[in-house]
Amino acid sequence: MNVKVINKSGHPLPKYQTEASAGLDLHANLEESVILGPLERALIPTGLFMELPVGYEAQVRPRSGLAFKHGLTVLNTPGTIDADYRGEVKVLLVNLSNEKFEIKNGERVAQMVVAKHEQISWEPVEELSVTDRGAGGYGSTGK
Ligand SMILES: O=c1ccn([C@H]2C[C@H](O)[C@@H](COP(=O)(O)OP(=O)(O)OP(=O)(O)O)O2)c(=O)[nH]1
Ligand SMILES: [Mg+2]
Repeated sequence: MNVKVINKSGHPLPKYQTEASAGLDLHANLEESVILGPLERALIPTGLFMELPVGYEAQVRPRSGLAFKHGLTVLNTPGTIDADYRGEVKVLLVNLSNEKFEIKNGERVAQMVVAKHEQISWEPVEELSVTDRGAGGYGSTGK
């Protein structure tokens, strides 16, 4: 599937790092490094503007390596990029470690997965169908 894109960053377009990867790694597009102290957050620009086909969204997700090694994650994960969004794709990073982390220009800070989605129409009713689960949740089936 083709996705229209304008790349205003100084970096290559995000790519799949292996043949069957789901996520395209997003590069930070920064004039200077951003330092995130413990529990600090920042909106990191990518320099990308895109036009997803209607019926698709893009999800911005953390990279597990950065999360594991440095406690760096995407605060609103999965971030949602709507098909009608024409602004710059940005990544909302947060440092959940107790050490500062330097985000450098060009670094692959997150990944983006493009996914199909539905739009629903509501059907207001008085009752819902009966199921075994009923209202059980939050551990109702035990460990
Ligand atoms: O991680 C993200 C999340 C969102 N966006 C952009 C694309 C998305 O289409 C738009 C709005 O995102 P969202 O609906 O999550 O934010 P909101 O707080 O509900 O803002 P709005 O009122 O503009 O919808 O912001 C990003 O670039 N990165
Ligand atoms: Mg919104």
